[in-house]
Amino acid sequence: MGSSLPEAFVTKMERLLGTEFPAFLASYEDTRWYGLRVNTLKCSVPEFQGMTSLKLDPIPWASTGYYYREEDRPGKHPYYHAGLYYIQEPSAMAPVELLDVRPGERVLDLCAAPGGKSTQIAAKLAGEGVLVTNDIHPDRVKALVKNIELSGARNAVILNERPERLEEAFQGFFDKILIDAPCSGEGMFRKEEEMAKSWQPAWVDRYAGMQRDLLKQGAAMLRPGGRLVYSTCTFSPEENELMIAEFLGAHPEFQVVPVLMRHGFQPGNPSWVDITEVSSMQAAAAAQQLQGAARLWPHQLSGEGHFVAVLEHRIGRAAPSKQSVFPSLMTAASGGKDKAKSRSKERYGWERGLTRRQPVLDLQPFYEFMRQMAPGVPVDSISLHGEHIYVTPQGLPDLSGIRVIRPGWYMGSLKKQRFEPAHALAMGLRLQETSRFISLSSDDPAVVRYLKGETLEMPEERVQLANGMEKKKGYCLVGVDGYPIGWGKWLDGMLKNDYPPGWRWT
Ligand SMILES: C[S@@+](CC[C@H](N)C(=O)[O-])C[C@H]1O[C@@H](n2cnc3c(N)ncnc32)[C@H](O)[C@@H]1O
Repeated sequence: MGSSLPEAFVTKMERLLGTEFPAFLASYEDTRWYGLRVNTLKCSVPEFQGMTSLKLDPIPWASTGYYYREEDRPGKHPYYHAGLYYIQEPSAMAPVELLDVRPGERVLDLCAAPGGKSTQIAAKLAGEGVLVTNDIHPDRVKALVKNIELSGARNAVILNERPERLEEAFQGFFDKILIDAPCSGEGMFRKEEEMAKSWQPAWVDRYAGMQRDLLKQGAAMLRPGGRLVYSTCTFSPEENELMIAEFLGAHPEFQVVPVLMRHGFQPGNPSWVDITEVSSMQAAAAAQQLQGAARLWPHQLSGEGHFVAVLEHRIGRAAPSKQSVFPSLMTAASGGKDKAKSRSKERYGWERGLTRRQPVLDLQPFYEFMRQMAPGVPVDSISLHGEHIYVTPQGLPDLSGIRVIRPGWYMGSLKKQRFEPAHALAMGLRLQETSRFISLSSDDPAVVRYLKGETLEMPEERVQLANGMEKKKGYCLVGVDGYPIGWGKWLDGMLKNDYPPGWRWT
């Protein structure tokens, strides 16, 4: 595809790369790389390797990442629908590896849709701490919601907000922040030829303006001593080295944490920062730190083009104050029947951020469902949005006025005194946690029929019971090789399908 690259782009790259340019250009004739990341929220890497027939080769810079062969089409396997892996371009796995997320941390993914890096962060948090994942575009947030739900993350809050509004709510709050910035996308031309066709030189300056704001806003939300990773999938120095030099000039309290240059990673290039363009002398001085940022070049490694800078705040570690999210809606105890009864008629207060009064709801059907179907799963921190019930992560600030799409793990909704479990609840559970389930084998044709939304004949002996459950009739968690794929309702030898229409196998 080298010949279909935009002329202005080719000229610019030739000027930047000099003697390396021919190798760079030749890489456009190579085939692209395909990667997937094992979702360790659901299964360990050895467990997955033991189950899959995919031919996998490790991606050297991603602990759970693997190259797969295009013809194997892992997106067309029931395990994909069970959320056992996420299909992700190999270079795109580097930023979260470098963010160094630890369980229990508070992490923000500021520009998150469709959620590749957010699901990677969720896996690294291993269910402890909180992931706040945001994207400004309402349509792209839909894909983010789907991917977070598929991943089974229980501790993610999904927002659709402008970063300047988040800045007010989350001053100094996060341990780690990822800014995977919107960019001119030059590194993706081999993967998405359409991007090459629509690219224009003016994009570089347009995106640079956005990136400048995002870095400033991200920095304000990081706690002292915290880490911020800035990444793009573009080559232009204006969006990469120059952006970081300017940021360091304006924020001397930050420094670049040098990335270990291995696996073909190359250092950032300070000489591409034209000191006549940066706004201050400090920025010109800071440019020297840019050798610590990493360039992933398609002619130097098996992946597409990326830039990653790891920035750390250098001043002490004061913990920000902790408050709860939606304090007016929090309920405290897990679902014992009596406690549930006494709470269930409570009138919930005015929920800030919503436009209508919270209706009086009897929560008992929800607590009863969880007590019977998933008795070991804590539901001690719930919030209500209308009839919708969520289990929320602890310790978030008040999110009044913020556009919250998911304040936590979506449990389901109350309709006419009945609880209807959400698909997100199914995907966040383990089959072993539930009291009534059907486990199908991945080579059973019933799996694809289930994923297509069909009602299935299902003999009674296929319904398995646990935790003292005696009734076979009712909601069942349906699994493939032991991993949930959704709900069904069993009655008299038939399994009524609850797989959501928008998720169906096509
Ligand atoms: C490179 S993509 C993110 C890819 C994502 N991190 C992943 O791994 O799947 C950049 C995203 O930034 C979003 N975006 C653009 N401007 C934004 C802004 N000002 N605040 C937050 N998100 C923004 C876009 O909608 C887009 O989804």
